[in-house]
Amino acid sequence: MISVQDLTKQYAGRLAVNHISFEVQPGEIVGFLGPNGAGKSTTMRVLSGYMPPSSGSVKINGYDVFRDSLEVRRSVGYMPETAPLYTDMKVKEYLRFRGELKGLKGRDMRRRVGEVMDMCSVTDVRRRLIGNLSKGYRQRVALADALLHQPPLLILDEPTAGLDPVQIRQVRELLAGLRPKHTILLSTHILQEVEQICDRVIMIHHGKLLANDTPVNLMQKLRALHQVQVEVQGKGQILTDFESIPAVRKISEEPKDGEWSRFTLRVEPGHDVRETVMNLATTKGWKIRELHRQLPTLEDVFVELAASEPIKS
Ligand SMILES: Nc1ncnc2c1ncn2[C@@H]1O[C@H](COP(=O)(O)OP(=O)(O)OP(=O)(O)O)[C@@H](O)[C@H]1O
Repeated sequence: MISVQDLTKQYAGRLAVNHISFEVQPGEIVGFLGPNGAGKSTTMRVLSGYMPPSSGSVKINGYDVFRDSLEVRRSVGYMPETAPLYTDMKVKEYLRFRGELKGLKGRDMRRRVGEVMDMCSVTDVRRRLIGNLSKGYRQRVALADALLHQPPLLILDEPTAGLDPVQIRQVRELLAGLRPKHTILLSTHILQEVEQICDRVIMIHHGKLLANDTPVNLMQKLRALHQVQVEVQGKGQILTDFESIPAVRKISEEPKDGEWSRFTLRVEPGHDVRETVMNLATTKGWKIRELHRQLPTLEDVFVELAASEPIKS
């Protein structure tokens, strides 16, 4: 559905997207992650046919974004980060106007406008001026617009930004419900979103591809980076004893809880020190009331990957 080969995009000599390549298969929901300024919006604009690439090739549904831009726009429902909504139009009026631009007519138009308003929960504000709507409603009008012509591919730039938790859940369920008829590429800062609905994660940083994998695989790769939390009571130099465990990379001691000392042990990749800690406690006569392995979140994964990437200005 999406094929990106060696894509670059420069703005006035500044490389915003730096030789990235990836594929998205039909029916996949792919999360596009990266810190602010990573190049997500730029990539999405190029993929939607709204901006030409500086070099490289992008094909959507077999169509080249540059040469076949009309076909690409027909295949793509694009929701930009800041949707250029006409603030002096009413919601339904706006969607009908957008529908006309997308070639909808008559009964089809009425049916589709009604459907997308329902799907995106904006029917109750259909007669209100867009300029008077909250950001959450505007986001959902923009999403309704992207869905209007039933495009096989949706490219959504932060579709849940500005929504409250209930609305976020609604949009997430809406997107999950579009599977498998639609392919979705969505950028987000909410890692939970990725873990819950995405089949795959593409991470970029400084315009470069950092990772392209399933959320589960990424977590597994980085599982090695877990830390162990211990709450222990006992005599002697507990900290020094923990430091003597070869696989322990770093220790932080947290404020004591009464008699109990609390430690977080950062462990060398691939090691699990929980048994060693238990054995140590038995030998030293300590009491342990908590010992658990904390797995990294996707955010940890991102921070770790980004840290290993040399940063160029
Ligand atoms: N129209 C533009 N002209 C010049 N530079 C731009 C333009 N748009 C974006 N940039 C720059 O390109 C880089 C990538 O920006 P982009 O908006 O694609 O990142 P992003 O990952 O979407 O960030 P955010 O999450 O903040 O939206 C940034 O350094 C940004 O300042």
